[in-house]
Amino acid sequence: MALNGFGRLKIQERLLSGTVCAAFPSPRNPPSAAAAISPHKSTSLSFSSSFQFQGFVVDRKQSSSSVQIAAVRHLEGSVTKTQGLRFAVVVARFNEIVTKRLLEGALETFHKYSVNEEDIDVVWVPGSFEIGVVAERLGKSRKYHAVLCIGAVIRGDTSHYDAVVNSATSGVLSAGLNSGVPCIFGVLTCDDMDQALNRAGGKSGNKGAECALTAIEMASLFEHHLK
Ligand SMILES: Nc1c(NC[C@H](O)[C@H](O)[C@H](O)CO)[nH]c(=O)[nH]c1=O
Ligand SMILES: CC(=O)[C@@H](O)COP(=O)(O)O
Repeated sequence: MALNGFGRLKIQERLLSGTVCAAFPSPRNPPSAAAAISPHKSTSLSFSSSFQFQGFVVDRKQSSSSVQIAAVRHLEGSVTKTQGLRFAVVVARFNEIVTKRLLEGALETFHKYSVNEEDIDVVWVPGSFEIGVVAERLGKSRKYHAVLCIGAVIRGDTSHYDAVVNSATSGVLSAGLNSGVPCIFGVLTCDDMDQALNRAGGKSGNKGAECALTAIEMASLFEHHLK
């Protein structure tokens, strides 16, 4: 007998091993339809009529001696299935000596993973504070599968750094949540220029390249599994 619905419960003629599994009836069905299944002995499940499990419908068929839960599904994006995926890249011009290197790293990664150049739009904004509103507009346009946000905020003498970092962070987060399109946070937040350059193609790698790969995976996850 097979249980259809959100999952598939195959009744097998063998002992169940592993953790206890219990099938609970929905409130509308008598508790007698529930069956706690022990991992150490076969369990007879007898269904006298069709009834609704929590999210499951059990067909009216003969019962059997044991139950096996189907395997858990794992969903994740693929970085090798990029055909047709479209990306927007929002780049802050402030600290351009850093952000242009981050952009270069991102574009190289898109190329390396076979994203077509015609499927990439780069949008320049004055500073990281402006990234969020543009990212949300791009997400809501439904033209892109992911939006990569690139900036470099470098601490100065005042608390302005905190204002810009907090605004950029919450702006990118809100853009993704409000648009439903993955918005990837590729904004460096550094104490000095050396830290920033080290993360824009220096000894600490290129955060732009890393975030482009994240953008590809998230775009693939949404396109191939979460539609
Ligand atoms: N100091 C940095 C800024 N400041 C500019 C702001 O982002 C914003 O453009 C301005 O406040 C007008 O709204 N931006 C950066 O990206 N990085 C910085 O270090
Ligand atoms: C992150 C900033 O806004 C910063 O560059 C501004 O420098 P300062 O705090 O010295 O005005």
